[in-house]
Order: sequence, then C-alpha cells, then structure tokens
Amino acid sequence: MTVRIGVIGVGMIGQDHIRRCTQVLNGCQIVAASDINVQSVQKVFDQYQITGKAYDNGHDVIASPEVDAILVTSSGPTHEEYVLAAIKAGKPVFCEKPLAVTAQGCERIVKAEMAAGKRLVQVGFMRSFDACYRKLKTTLSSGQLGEPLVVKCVHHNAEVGDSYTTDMGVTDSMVHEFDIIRWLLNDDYHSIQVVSPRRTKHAHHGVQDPQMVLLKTKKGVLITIDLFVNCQYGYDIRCDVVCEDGIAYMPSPLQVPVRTRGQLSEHVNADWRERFIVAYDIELQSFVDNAKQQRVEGPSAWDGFVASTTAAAGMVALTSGQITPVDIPDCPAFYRKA
Ligand SMILES: NC(=O)C1=CN([C@@H]2O[C@H](COP(=O)(O)OP(=O)(O)OC[C@H]3O[C@@H](n4cnc5c(N)ncnc54)[C@H](O)[C@@H]3O)[C@@H](O)[C@H]2O)C=CC1
Ligand SMILES: O=C1[C@@H](O)[C@H](O)[C@@H](O)[C@H](O)[C@H]1O
Repeated sequence: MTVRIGVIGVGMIGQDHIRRCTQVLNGCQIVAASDINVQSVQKVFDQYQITGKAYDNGHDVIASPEVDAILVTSSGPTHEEYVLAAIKAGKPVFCEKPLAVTAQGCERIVKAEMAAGKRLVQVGFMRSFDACYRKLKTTLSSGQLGEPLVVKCVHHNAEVGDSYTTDMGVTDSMVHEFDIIRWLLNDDYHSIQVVSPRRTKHAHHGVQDPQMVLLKTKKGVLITIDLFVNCQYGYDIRCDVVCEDGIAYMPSPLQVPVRTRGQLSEHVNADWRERFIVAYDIELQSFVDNAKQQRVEGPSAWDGFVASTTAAAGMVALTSGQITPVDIPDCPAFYRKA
C-alpha cells in the first residue's frame, strides 16, 4: 500500500519533507498540498514532478478523500487548528514542532486525541531519531559513567530571518532541547531560568541573542542551554553530559577533520537540513510505515505538550529573570510508554 500524503505549508521544511517523500522514502506519495501562497505549491510540484492537487486552504487537504495522512509544516501559529481538524477526520498527522504555540493549545490537542481513543499525532521532534543522540543515550544508559549531574547543550544557528523574535528562542528553538533532554535522562523538569547576556550586532531589531537557559530536573540535574541563533559560523548542536565517573560527549555526525597548510579544520553544518538530514528521513519513514498499519508512534502530543509547557515557564522566566517552576501534570495512561 502507498500512503497518500497531503502537506500543509510549503516553506523551507515543507519543501524539504516533500523532497524526501518524493526522492528518499518508500511507500508514500504526495497527492496534495496547500499554502496561503498557492502559487508556491505549484512551483514545488513542478520542481519534483508531482501531479497533485494544489489548495490555498489546509482544511481542503485534510478533507480530501484522496489523502490518507497529513504533514503539517506551516508556520507554528497555524498548527493547532490543522492538527485538531486531522484528528477529527481520523487521519494520522505528522506536525512539525512546536505542536502548538501555547501549552493550552497543546492541551486541547492532547484532549482531542484521547477522546478519539487512539494515537493520531506524531510531533516533528527529530533528534531522538539522530544516531549521535542515540549513541549518547546508550552510553549513559550503560551506567559506566554513574549518574548524570550536568548537561551542557549548545544550539547555534548561523542566522535566522527577520521574523524571528526573542520569544522564539525559547518556544521555537529551545523546544528541541526541552524535548530531547527529558528523553535522554528519563527525568522531568523542576525549574527554569533565562539569563540574557550582551546582544550580538547580528540580531535583527533588538532580538535578544544569545540567550542562556538554566534548567533543573526533579532529580537535581542542571542543564545549560547556550542558544545563539546568529552565530555566523554555521549550525552547531552539541550535548555533553557530566556524570559522577566521567563525561560523555555527543559525537558529531561523520566528519573528517583535516590538517593542511598549517591549519586543522572540520566542516561545520550549514543548517538543520544538513545536520539532521538522516534523522528527518528516519522519523518520516517511520510515520509512513506506521500509517500503513493504521498506527502512530514516535514523539507524541504529550511530548509536544510537555515541551510547550516548559517553554511557557521559560517565557515567564525570560520576562522576570527569576527561577521559575515548571509544572507538568502526571502523564495520562494513554501516553505512558510500556
Ligand atoms: N524540526 C525541525 O528541525 C524544524 C522545524 N521547523 C518548523 O516547521 C514549521 C515551518 O517552518 P519553516 O518551513 O522554516 O517556515 P517557513 O516560513 O519557511 O514556511 C512556512 C510556510 O507556511 C505557510 N503558511 C502560513 N500560514 C499558513 C496556513 N494557514 N496554511 C498553509 N500554509 C501556511 C507559509 O506561506 C510558508 O510557506 C515551523 O513550525 C518550524 O518551527 C522548521 C525548521 C526545522
Ligand atoms: O526547528 C528548527 C528551527 O525552526 C529553529 O529555528 C532552529 O533553531 C532549530 O535548530 C531547527 O531545528
């Protein structure tokens, strides 16, 4: 069976996912797509020689009887409405992060999915599909380094567009760390603080960049997130875990350090498309394979809710400068992993 996919939003990641569905993955076909700028849909269809229906409204994609599963890759504020509509239509939906831009929006999705009685939502947190994070988790789980004490994360983008705001540092970029560190440590957050250093001249209209976040988990592990989204030199994601008996450094994806002409150098990825290319392939192939079996796995709406709730506390902390509690309710049985 071929899973017939409808895509909502054909911006940067929408196009990248259409490319992989068309040229990389097995068992799926793009049959429809929408964007508020409908001409861009036809352009992408032409680029990848797709014969599909182009709509200016995502709800037409969801309602189409030719569409089995949905990819929501439009801008963050539009996610909630489309994910709720896909749940109502009973169609599996892969939604790029953030699941919704508020914790309340994520909660509405969680409630709708539980009312539907089965998982329909996979959130686009791709890092748990990345070989480097997986290797780090295996090393920590082996117990050879003792208990984790401190996790040092680096999240640097070369640059971001002028629609990027200070808040997005927390709600759009650091949500990846909020999700992956919970997964890495099997621990929950207790509090968050945001510290704002001197701003770079490269940030647009007074955006606070860099930002430094300090998170504490319930078991007392301290996590630092060094976010710098206009660092200029490339896309750089790092994660080092200081443990009782040693330190685990997340490896880089296969790179060859080179010594030549008096220099030692190593390629730095240009952006998230390059750094996580394989992880995106694996997460979407898994969505497609599961959709064939009428099921959904991977990062859940609950994971999206926890990340956005942590981000909401981060927003309070950003304004107040204070250490702010992160209050996450108990995970419902519906989402508890066996
Ligand atoms: N998992 C990851 O690593 C990444 C995730 N993302 C997420 O993907 C989403 C999209 O990001 P980008 O592609 O970078 O943004 P983008 O701005 O390049 O694309 C967004 C697209 O959505 C369209 N759009 C806006 N409102 C719409 C609506 N109501 N219906 C249909 N289309 C609509 C826009 O016209 C635009 O083409 C964001 O939520 C972002 O956080 C983006 C980059 C990487
Ligand atoms: O999700 C992503 C972007 O939207 C965001 O702007 C970047 O900071 C992240 O690293 C990337 O993975």
